[in-house]
Amino acid sequence: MSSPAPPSPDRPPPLPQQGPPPPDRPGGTPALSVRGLVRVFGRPGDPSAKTAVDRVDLDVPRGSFFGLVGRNGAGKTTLLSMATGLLRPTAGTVRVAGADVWREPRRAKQLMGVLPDGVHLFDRLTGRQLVTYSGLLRGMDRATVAERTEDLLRAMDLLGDAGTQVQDYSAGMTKKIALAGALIHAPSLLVLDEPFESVDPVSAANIRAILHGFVDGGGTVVVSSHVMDLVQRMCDYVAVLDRGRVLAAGTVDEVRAGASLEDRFVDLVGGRADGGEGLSWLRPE
Ligand SMILES: Nc1ncnc2c1ncn2[C@@H]1O[C@H](COP(=O)(O)OP(=O)(O)OP(=O)(O)O)[C@@H](O)[C@H]1O
Repeated sequence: MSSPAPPSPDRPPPLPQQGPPPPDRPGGTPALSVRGLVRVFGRPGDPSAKTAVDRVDLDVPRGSFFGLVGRNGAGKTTLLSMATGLLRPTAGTVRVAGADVWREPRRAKQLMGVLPDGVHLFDRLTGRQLVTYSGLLRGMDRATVAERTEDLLRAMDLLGDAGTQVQDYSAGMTKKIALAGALIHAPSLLVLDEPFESVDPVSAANIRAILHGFVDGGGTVVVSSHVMDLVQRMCDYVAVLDRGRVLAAGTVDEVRAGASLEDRFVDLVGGRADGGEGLSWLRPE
């Protein structure tokens, strides 16, 4: 679906979307449902084994903008990798709109668009080729792929660099082209690991507007982030992950309970570090 509307930083061209299912606030089949999810790195029982995700249950309501927050090493990437079928769980189940990601991967993956952490792309391709390739891999017809590719390049402000190989893109441009590839088949669920990392503020605002438009059209977005302020402003649901466990989950207002999400987060995960008091030697002469 191409757009006649002129692009602007606040309102970029609408992206291809599926027929708009009404936002299905709690009660219906969740867009993403995780039960008893565990991932152990190393041999279970081995003292050096690491439980990165520890018996996580989580429901992401359809039509929600869901933030997953946690400290470095909390288990966000591991959780999202399992949720999207990129990493096999040690135990537990993941369902996308009811489809089991590991038992019905084709059905589940057709519903999902994924921006993994530290994306590994076919970076000898140009940006335009990469997005085109993403659509063709999804079995879409060439004409639709060509039309949507141009829409997405425009929406990501990458038309001018569409002929450049992705290996020559900056980190932020790489994020944006990977996001374009994740959107081309008009998924109903988008799972984005740190989508704003390395992205400049104008592009970030543009991407946020695209994602809000996607949610307004009935899609569901899950993003991981360290930036509490951003999650508080952007998301309507949030889960706080720490040491592989969910410490709190619900609407952003429920979780922050009258405080800022950042203060609540720091309370939940156990307070601030000593602010460098152990680094008394770190004093310029
Ligand atoms: N392949 C792996 N082998 C061994 N341990 C791993 C592996 N991947 C992740 N881990 C460990 O699992 C834990 C969770 O890592 P993960 O990358 O999921 O955290 P994260 O919340 O995404 O962190 P960050 O915000 O820093 O990206 C960490 O202790 C990490 O060292």
